[in-house]
Amino acid sequence: MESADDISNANSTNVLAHIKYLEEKLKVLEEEKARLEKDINSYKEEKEKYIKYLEEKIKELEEEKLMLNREVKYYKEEMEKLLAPPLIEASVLDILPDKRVVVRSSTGPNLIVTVSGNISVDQLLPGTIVAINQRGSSIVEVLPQREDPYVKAMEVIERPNVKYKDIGGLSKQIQEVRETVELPLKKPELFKKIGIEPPKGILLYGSPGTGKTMLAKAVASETNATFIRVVGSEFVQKFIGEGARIVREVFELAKRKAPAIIFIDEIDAIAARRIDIGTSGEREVQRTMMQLLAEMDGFDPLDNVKVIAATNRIDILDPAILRPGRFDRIIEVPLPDKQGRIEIFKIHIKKMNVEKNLDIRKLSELTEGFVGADIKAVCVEAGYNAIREERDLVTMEDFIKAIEKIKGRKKEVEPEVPQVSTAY
Ligand SMILES: Nc1ncnc2c1ncn2[C@@H]1O[C@H](COP(=O)(O)OP(=O)(O)OP(=O)(O)O)[C@@H](O)[C@H]1O
Repeated sequence: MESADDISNANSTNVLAHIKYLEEKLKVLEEEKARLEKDINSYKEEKEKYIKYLEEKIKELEEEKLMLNREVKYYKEEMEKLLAPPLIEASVLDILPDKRVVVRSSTGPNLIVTVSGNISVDQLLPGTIVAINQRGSSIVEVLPQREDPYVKAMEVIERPNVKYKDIGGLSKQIQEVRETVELPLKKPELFKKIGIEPPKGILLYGSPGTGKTMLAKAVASETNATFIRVVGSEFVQKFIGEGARIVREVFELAKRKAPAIIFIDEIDAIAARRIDIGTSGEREVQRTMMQLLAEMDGFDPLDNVKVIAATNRIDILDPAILRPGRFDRIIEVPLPDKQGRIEIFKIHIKKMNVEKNLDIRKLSELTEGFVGADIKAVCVEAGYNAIREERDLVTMEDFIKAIEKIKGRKKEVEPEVPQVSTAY
C-alpha cells in the first residue's frame, strides 16, 4: 500500500514536470510572439515602401496627365487654326461718325466694317493696318504697324512755308531757280510756244548751310508744289537694298502729288564717280543711281515734276548725271559775301527784340566765312545770352559773344572740305 508520502512524492514530480512543460510551452509561445512581431514589423516596412512607391507612381502619372493635357490643348489650338478661315488684311481709310470704319482691304475693294468689341475705335487711325474677318464685316485685330522704309526715307511737305524773301544774299541764284524751275512749272505753254525744253533737274552746289534746302523749299512754296526730300547718304546708311525701289516710289509719289519738287540732298552719296564696282554695297549704290537716271530720262521736261539736287562735293559727281536732260543746270550757292551776311542777319533779326541801334554792318564784318546756318545760330545764341541774364532785349554785346562762340564751334567741327572750283 502506498504511503501518503509516496503519494505526495509522486504528485510533486508530476507538478514539477508539468511546470517544466508549461515553462517550455511559454518559451515556445514567446518565441512565436517574437517571430510574429518581427513579421509584423517587416510587413509594416514593406507596406510603407509600397505606399511610397504608389505615391511616387501617382505623382508621375499626374505629371504625365499634365503633359498630355498640354499636348491636347496645343493640338486643339492647331486644329482651330487650321479650321479657322483666314483673316483679310486691310488698312483704315476713315472712321465714320457712327463708329463704323472705312477700310481698303488687301483683296481689293473699300469696305465699311464694324469694330469687334475687344478693340477700341480710338486705336484706329487712317493708315492703321488691321485684320478683318473673312466675311469682311468686322475688324477683329489691330496688326503691328509696319514702317515702310520708303515712307521713312522721305520728308514730304505739302506746302513748305519758305519764301524767297526769307533767303538772304542769293538773289542771283533765286533768279536762276525761278527761270529754270518756277517758270516751266507755272507757264509750260511759254516753253512750248518758243520751242525750248526747260531743264528737268537742277543741281545746287555749295558748302553746308548756305541755303540750298531753303531755295528748293522756296520754289516749291512759290509754285504751290509738294516738296519731297530724300537724303542721298541715307540710301547708303539706312536703306541698304531698298535704294532703287525708294527712288521709284519717290518719282511715283511726285507724279501723284504733282506739281512737285523732288529735292535730293547729298546726291554725291549715290552719284559719285566710281572707279570700279567691286563690293555689293557699291553695286547697290550704282543700282540706285541707275534707277535715278532712268526716272529722270523717263519723264517729260514739261511735266510738272522737277528735281533739285544738292551737294557740297560736285568734284566727285559722276558726269553721267550732269548730261543734258538730267541735271543740266548747275547753280553754285556760294558763301555769303559781306552784303549777303547783312541780308541774312536782317532776316533772322527781324523776329527778335534787339537794341535799337544794332550795328548789323559790324556783325557782318565779324562773321567773314560764316554761312547762313552759322548766322542763324549766332542769332539764336545771342537771344540765349539775353535770356540767361533775364533781359528781354538782345544787345550788340550778346551778338559779339555769340559770334565768338560759334567761331569756336566751327573750328571744332568744320571738316577739311576741298574748296570746289567754279569751272563747271
Ligand atoms: N541764305 C540764307 N538766308 C537765310 N537763312 C539761311 C540762309 N542759308 C541758311 N540759312 C539758315 O540756315 C538753315 C539751314 O540752311 P539750309 O538747310 O537751307 O542749308 P543747306 O545749304 O541746305 O545745308 P546742307 O547742305 O547742310 O543741307 C536754314 O533753315 C536757315 O535758317
